[in-house]
Amino acid sequence: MRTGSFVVSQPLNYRGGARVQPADASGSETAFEPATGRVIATFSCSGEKEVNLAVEDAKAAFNIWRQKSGLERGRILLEAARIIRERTDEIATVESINNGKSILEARLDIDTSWQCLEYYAGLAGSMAGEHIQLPGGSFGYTRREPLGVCVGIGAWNYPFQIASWKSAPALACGNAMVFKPSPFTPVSALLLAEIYTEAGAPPGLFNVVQGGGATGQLLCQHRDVAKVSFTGSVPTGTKIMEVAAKGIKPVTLELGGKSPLIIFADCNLENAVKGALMANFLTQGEVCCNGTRVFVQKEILDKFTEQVVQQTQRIKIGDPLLEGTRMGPLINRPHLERVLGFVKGAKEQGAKVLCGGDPYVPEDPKLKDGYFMRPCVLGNCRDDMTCVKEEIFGPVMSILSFDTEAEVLERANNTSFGLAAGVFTRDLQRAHRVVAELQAGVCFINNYNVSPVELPFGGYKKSGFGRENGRVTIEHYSQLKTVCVEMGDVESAF
Ligand SMILES: NC(=O)c1ccc[n+]([C@@H]2O[C@H](COP(=O)([O-])OP(=O)(O)OC[C@H]3O[C@@H](n4cnc5c(N)ncnc54)[C@H](O)[C@@H]3O)[C@@H](O)[C@H]2O)c1
Ligand SMILES: O=CCc1c[nH]cn1
Repeated sequence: MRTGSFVVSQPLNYRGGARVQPADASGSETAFEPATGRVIATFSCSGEKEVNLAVEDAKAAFNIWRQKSGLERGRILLEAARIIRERTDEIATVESINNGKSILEARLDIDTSWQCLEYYAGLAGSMAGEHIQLPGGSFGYTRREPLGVCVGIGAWNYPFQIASWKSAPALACGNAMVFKPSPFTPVSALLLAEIYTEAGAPPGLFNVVQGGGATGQLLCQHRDVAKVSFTGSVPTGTKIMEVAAKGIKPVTLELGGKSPLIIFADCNLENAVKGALMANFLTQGEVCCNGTRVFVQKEILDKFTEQVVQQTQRIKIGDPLLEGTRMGPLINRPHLERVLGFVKGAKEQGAKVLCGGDPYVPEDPKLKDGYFMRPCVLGNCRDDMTCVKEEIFGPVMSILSFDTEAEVLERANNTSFGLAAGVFTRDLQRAHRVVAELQAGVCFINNYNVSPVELPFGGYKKSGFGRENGRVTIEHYSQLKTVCVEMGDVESAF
């Protein structure tokens, strides 16, 4: 597959173990290849009838799946992980074409996807309750049981990985899933659906419906849906929580952020500079946990800034499928314009553009209509600037300076978001003291934006709640049943 040639002609819904055209539709959507601006798929948004059919199929599969032992479920997840691993290049290529991220990064996304399936395959067999002794030989025990049909709703920045991070723990716990990808990136979730079927999952265990907000809402309000796990923006998360509240459904919300990265003067400067680039420029800066507010201690501000700018200017922008490319196009034209608008606003508010922040047209003529921009570093930033307060979701780093630990902590926490945070220092005590005070669900010490699947991921404050990955996620996809066993006679109060 090469840039400029990929087109999807097969149906993009998946139900009952096969690709299907939706039974009904409310409007249609178009997906693009961001590198060229070409249309790669036009598809119908699923209506109520299709959503009902997908949930029905998931219910039927749930009744088979929930009766299997954890070990049996784990075996199928392991087989799916093996297939994903074997097909990494092919899946990463599709992801890179539809999202725009570099092939190097897309491969890493696919790695953390099969690793997630492997991880929960391993945990599936160890899901257990406890035994509690009671007076007179009576006892109680708890059972950890699945919830039923879970809905997963994804954002466009990590399409395959989000579908994997939601489905792996859900299926490991014995649930079935209906997944709705973002309409911007509808393609790769189908590959995951086919792989689950090939691995031996019962038909209907993992289904895909396509569409935008209206389809998502139909899923969230469906009476037979037991849980919603959502990845996306705060405004949409708010709507989903409102709908779920009406049905008393648990939700996992993985929302946006405006995370701080704190660089102390005693850091290893080379690592801190690398960390700042990792915190800002992966996937064209379209990463929820990015450390976009880079606080640098005054003593090293000039040296740090100079090196960050130098390295940012070296980032190779271009065709995402070429091995040497490190930054591809943004997801679509309106988003590119929105991000460029933030840079313009930052200049108007007194920030200094130290590099980038403008549209980029690669030499290759087939990329002339792609949504490229040069990664941007902003200096002279203040906490009250829009670029420092709002999530930009693009390759724009804001550098701020600070004097003391107490001051930077207060400023770092002065946000309604709380997804991630980072600190670079050689002082171990300070590192742990600082992260203990940071109001963020994921903290990095002397690194940034690494996501091992063994570690829980999720936010504080408006960045959401619930967690993905790690052991704890088992609790978010299961419920606890208490069984009380009487070994004597009933002592009646009547
Ligand atoms: N915390 C995380 O793990 C994480 C990961 C990736 C992205 N994000 C966040 O996602 C945002 C970018 O993604 P986006 O633009 O796709 O977000 P978005 O909120 O616009 O859309 C996300 C998904 O929700 C669906 N949707 C929209 N309205 C809905 C409704 N009323 N009911 C149900 N579903 C609805 C969309 O079709 C899409 O599939 C950023 O804020 C980013 O920080 C968070
Ligand atoms: O975009 C935020 C980080 C992430 C990656 N995959 C799921 N969430």
